[in-house]
Amino acid sequence: MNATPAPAPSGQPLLEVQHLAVSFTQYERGLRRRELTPVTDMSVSVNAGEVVALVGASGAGKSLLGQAVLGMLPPNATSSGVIRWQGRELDLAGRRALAGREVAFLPQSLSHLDPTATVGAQVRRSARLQGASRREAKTRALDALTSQGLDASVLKLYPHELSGGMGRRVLTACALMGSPSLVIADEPTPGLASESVTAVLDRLRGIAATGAGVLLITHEITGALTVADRVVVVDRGRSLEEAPVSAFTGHGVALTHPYSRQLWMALPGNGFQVPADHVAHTFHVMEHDHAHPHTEEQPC
Ligand SMILES: Nc1ncnc2c1ncn2[C@@H]1O[C@H](COP(=O)(O)OP(=O)(O)OP(=O)(O)O)[C@@H](O)[C@H]1O
Ligand code: NI
Repeated sequence: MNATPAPAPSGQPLLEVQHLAVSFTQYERGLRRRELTPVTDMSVSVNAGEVVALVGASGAGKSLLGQAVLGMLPPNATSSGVIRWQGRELDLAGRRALAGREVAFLPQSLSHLDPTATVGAQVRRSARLQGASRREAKTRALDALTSQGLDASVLKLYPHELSGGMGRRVLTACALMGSPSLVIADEPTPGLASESVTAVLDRLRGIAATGAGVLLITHEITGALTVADRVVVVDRGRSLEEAPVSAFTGHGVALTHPYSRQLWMALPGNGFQVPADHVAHTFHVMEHDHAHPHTEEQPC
């Protein structure tokens, strides 16, 4: 199942994130300034041809990492650390230029759909970002929707007219059209039936098999282990350990960080050995919305 990663053409990882930190400035009543730093030190790299899973509890800062890579952090956020694409360090403009072109982003939240534009307009916009002509964009939009099991009738619908499942399919259609070098999939399987989860994960594995890199952001460690080559465990804003999938076996003795072992042993198949500390209350599923600014320059 875990294909040997093909080396990147340049011999460099496709994506390298080193020591990322993300802070927010908030103003409380009386205009008191408060600084929050939910991401303090996260590092991850993805090579061509491999699936890397970024796993950790809700609120650990996984989505913020994905957003930072694509220059999509909220306006009140500041970040530090180094983000390299094929060995080249990227500034904010460089990160934004990746989105929807070389890097496909499958966002966690349906709020990434533009509420003011029809599905057709949004999927065509994604196709245009990838260089399709106006005419080609029409065909490619319909093809992408069809590949997600949707038909031409959704083209005229607005996001509020879609069910949750349809919305996810539209996001997937936008993200996975074209042939991106890297796919960042942020919780692509929430609330899906198990056969649909398998289909989505198989699709990501298939994308890696074509030579692209995949960063799978998830708290579903069991699913991640079925498709990933490597797993990066994060907790409260830090990456703690990078381990091959083979380390997640038995009692997890091959895992070096106690938290990774706790995550592994807390899975149902491993007897729910939930330790007394924070895993029990932090490792839960939480639906939330990530606010997201829409611009003409960004896909769905
Ligand atoms: N716009 C924001 N303003 C202030 N704090 C924020 C903002 N967005 C995120 N945060 C903080 O950053 C933390 C990490 O958020 P993030 O969405 O990256 O977590 P996550 O690991 O993706 O969690 P989940 O599994 O629930 O999606 C949140 O708990 C929240 O406290
Ligand atoms: Ni998230």
